[in-house]
Amino acid sequence: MSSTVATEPRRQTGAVVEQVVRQFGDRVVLDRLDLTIGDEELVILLGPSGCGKSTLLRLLAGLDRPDGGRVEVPARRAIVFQADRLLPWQRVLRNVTLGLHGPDAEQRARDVLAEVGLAGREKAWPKELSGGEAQRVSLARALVSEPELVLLDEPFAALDAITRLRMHDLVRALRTRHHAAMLLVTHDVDEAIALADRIVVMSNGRIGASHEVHLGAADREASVAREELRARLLEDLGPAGQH
Ligand SMILES: Nc1ncnc2c1ncn2[C@@H]1O[C@H](COP(=O)(O)OP(=O)(O)OP(=O)(O)O)[C@@H](O)[C@H]1O
Repeated sequence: MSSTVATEPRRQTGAVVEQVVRQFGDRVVLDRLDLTIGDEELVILLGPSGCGKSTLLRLLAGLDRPDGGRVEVPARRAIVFQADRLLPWQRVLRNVTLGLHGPDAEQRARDVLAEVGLAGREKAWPKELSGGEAQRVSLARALVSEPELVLLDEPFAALDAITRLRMHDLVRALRTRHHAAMLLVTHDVDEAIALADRIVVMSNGRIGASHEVHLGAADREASVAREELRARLLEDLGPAGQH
């Protein structure tokens, strides 16, 4: 007799963007753009300034609507911006619990603050935090609602290099605990290689290139394959990306 194993149904994470058009006046920013983000995949979106990365993220977040095409996203999404956007008149804990419901909301916020390394800072005011700490709070706020898709718009661009590396470690750790798909926008090719399952490069309103990254942790730091991928990404980005 065969036996069956009951498993929890897996929630679908990721997103599908099909033939999406977004224009502002005469300027077509997204021009029939296609992008699929797989279940629990971490996709990095690279592209020169002004190519439409934030526009795409805003569509995925539901903050804006396309003029054409289809955007399919899971119900629970969270977005993290470059600037922390914390409410300055609320303490750290309250910034994370805002919008949460249920008797366990505060405990969940405390747990996720501990995960991002901020246990003990619950009562601090945003102005008392360093840039890195403030972005940790933003990450905690994004993750506390257990989103299926997390959108990150240059979240570490304003941080110094060492803090940025620590944030990369944190994102890697958070990924293994929270089963979400992630789309992270960056200008930084090295950040892309450090974090991505796949790197997509935007040009002329579309996804121009897509590179799966199959490098282990050590090879992401230093290897011939890493340097080859880096060179290809710089080529994909074109002259505007090579600075
Ligand atoms: N609400 C808007 N109204 C008019 N134009 C807009 C609007 N939002 C974006 N744009 C224009 O669309 C283009 C793409 O902007 P977007 O912010 O998406 O680029 P980006 O790739 O994120 O740039 P950066 O890397 O510099 O942040 C720009 O030319 C911008 O001026």
